[in-house]
Amino acid sequence: MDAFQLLSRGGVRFDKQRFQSDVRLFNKSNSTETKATVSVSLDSQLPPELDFFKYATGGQSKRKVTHDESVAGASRPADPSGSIQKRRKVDAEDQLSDDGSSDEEADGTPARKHRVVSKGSDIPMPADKFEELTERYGMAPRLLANLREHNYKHPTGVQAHGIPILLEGRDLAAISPTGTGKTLAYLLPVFSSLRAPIASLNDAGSGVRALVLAPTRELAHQIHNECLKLATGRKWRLVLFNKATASTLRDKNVRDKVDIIISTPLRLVAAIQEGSLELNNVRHLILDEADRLLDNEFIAQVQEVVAVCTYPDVRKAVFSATLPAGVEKLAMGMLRNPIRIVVGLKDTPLPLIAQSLTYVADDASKLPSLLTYLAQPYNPPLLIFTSTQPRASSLAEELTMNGVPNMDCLHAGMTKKERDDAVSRMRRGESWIMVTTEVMARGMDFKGVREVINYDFPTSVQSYIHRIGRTGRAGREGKAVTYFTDADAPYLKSIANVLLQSGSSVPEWILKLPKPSRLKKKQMGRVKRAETVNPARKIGRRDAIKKR
Ligand SMILES: Nc1ncnc2c1ncn2[C@@H]1O[C@H](COP(=O)(O)OP(=O)(O)OP(=O)(O)O)[C@@H](O)[C@H]1O
Repeated sequence: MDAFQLLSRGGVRFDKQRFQSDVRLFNKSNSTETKATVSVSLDSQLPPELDFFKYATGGQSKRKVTHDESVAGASRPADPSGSIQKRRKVDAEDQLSDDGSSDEEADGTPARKHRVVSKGSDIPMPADKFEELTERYGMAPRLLANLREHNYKHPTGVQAHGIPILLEGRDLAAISPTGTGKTLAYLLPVFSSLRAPIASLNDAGSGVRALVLAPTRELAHQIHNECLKLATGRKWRLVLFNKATASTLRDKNVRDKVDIIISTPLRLVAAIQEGSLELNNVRHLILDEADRLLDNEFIAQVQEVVAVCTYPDVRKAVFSATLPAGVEKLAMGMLRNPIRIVVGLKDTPLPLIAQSLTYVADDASKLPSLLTYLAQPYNPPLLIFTSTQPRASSLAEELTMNGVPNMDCLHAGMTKKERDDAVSRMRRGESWIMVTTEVMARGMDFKGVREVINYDFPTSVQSYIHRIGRTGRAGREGKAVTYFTDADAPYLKSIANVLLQSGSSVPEWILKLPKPSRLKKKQMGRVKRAETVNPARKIGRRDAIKKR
């Protein structure tokens, strides 16, 4: 036990983070090795609109809470319908959380706190205000002005903790729920560390200086748009890597002056292999949606990209709302002396999203259920997830034929133009409903999405968390409905646990279902389904497509 633990045993709490330089001095005298530290912070400066973790008010219990206790009404009452809500079982790391401070501010408003657990050596102090970044790290006033202009007034949790870590030149693994501002958490330090556009330095440049990888074209596009916000007023060369820009960058004089590239892995690897792109000057490498980028589909390409980022001091960071243990190990292996931060509760959606499970018996019953739902007043815009491209198209056709207005469809089988147009219509608020596939599940930030419907059961807990995370973003409330059939029943318990952890209610019978085995979990959502959502319909499809 270290001296600080001993000192704090009588109820006194020693703030290691605040006095970290003293802690370092003390530790040095004990040992020459740098010890890993775990620190937990409950931010108290956030305005209500950024308080994504209102549920954390008052802190999390250090005990595991049993069903009985929660039903008895300790924290949340049992639903009269027989549903159960409970607080999340806390894991070992989470237990280090609370500081025991009061639930309310002096003026009676709820305390604005959320929980961040940081792990690693020499963890920098979080920055509660963007202005602090200018004082502490000399961040350009222009960046500060751009933040203000785009209404980024206060850092979110992942930003307050993550930005100083990156500005101190450390590698980072950041896990923070969907819609909590991870994009700005990595873009701001990248811009700040690069200082100025290479073109403005009258420097011939020696190649791309920062690279952001994302799993889908749409997400890369969105990240590029976020870059443009920070770039306002300066001539940064920001490249969204696609067919056209790849061709422009074949000219070495042009690509030498590029500041930041945002890309999906596949296209980038093609350019590297062709010899039309070098990444040996990349100083900042970011993997957004890291667990997806490190899964079987992308891992080889990502490893190839990482291998050619040979700048001696390249800084790497991985970000996601979910990072399963196996993938986390892989990610950590890529990083050098990293700091890991977890905002909120790992692999848990925001409690701002009211989640529910709806029994629909079999596949054929889903469409009537959805049509009945859409016949009632609902809150547009609404995203509907299906498991495959043909099913997305088929459902879109069915909805059109049933007169559902302002309906759109987006999946990876569509042309680039069709996909771009669908995203634009959604952003302009012209689409009330978008039927889609997993391609829209990660990262996409359509601010107003009020509801998500999982028409087809998700293929994993992570997929569920990302899909429903398209709503309830940036402090707004949202709703998520998941249809399940008899065939989905064996996997229900895994999703039900996620609902429970984030405070939504679950019917008691679901909790009594057996826990699926690891092998079984891998089959989740992969039940055989027809290509069309209404196999009975043969006529009228062509008309529906035309109409759409
Ligand atoms: N400091 C801030 N103040 C106000 N709004 C912010 C702030 N940071 C980010 N936002 C807004 O929050 C929304 C969500 O941000 P972002 O898309 O970066 O979330 P994310 O954590 O990356 O989500 P996901 O896990 O789904 O990718 C965006 O609309 C963004 O503009």
